[in-house]
Amino acid sequence: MISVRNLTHRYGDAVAVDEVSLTVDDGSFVLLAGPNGSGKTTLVRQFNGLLSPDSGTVEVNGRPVEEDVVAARTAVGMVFQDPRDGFVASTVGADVAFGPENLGLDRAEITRRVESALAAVRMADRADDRIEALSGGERERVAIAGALAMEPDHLVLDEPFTGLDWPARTAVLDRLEHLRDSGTGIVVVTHDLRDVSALADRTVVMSEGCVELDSPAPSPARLRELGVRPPDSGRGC
Ligand SMILES: Nc1ncnc2c1ncn2[C@@H]1O[C@H](COP(=O)(O)OP(=O)(O)OP(=O)(O)O)[C@@H](O)[C@H]1O
Repeated sequence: MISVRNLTHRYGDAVAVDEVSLTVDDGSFVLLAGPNGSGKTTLVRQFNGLLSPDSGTVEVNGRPVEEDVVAARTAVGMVFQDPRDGFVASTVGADVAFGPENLGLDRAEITRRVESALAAVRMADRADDRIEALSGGERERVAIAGALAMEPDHLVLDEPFTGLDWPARTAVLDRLEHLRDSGTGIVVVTHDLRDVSALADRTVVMSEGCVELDSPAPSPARLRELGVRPPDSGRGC
């Protein structure tokens, strides 16, 4: 479980996250939405110690993140949009294998994880491709595969679908659903609730650094009020 209590984060004098409390249970799927600048990324970056709160606490599996950042980073996998600088190897397979290798797993387990993660992002036949030759969406898929291969207790994806084509998006959503069903806590930060909301146990909406809504089935009217496009609002063009 990820447990956030009264968390405040400031950049200089500006309050980006304001006294937020939130829990993400094992095996739950939380959508985190809200307008630009509402504090979503600042909040989720605290889940594995990428940012530290000015006040308040974050615990992962009952342990404060600041006590053991390595444990928090193993327990909470994160994928951010536009992962251009996040690659450590020159080929797809080597990059996805890097994390599991650092966990000290045996070769057969590493191979299993890499193959399974690449299949989940529809890149099973691309292990030998050079990352520098991939498109933006393909790089995003490799970043997602890298997080999946770690098999973390929780997975946080910040705008993961922006560059993904429909088959890749569907495949990733299928994997997320399967992971959720097998006990992984999932947080998806998104502006686009359309096909993700069917999987979500809760939708949390932030506004100006605060949690304004936390509901299993938010009404379209309330979502619109908070600046979030409801999932059933049609194509809008
Ligand atoms: N590194 C930074 N330095 C100063 N201010 C920052 C920094 N990062 C974010 N902010 C500010 O903090 C607030 C929250 O930003 P954050 O990125 O968490 O919002 P968000 O909800 O994830 O936005 P978006 O939907 O646009 O990604 C914004 O006002 C933003 O300008």
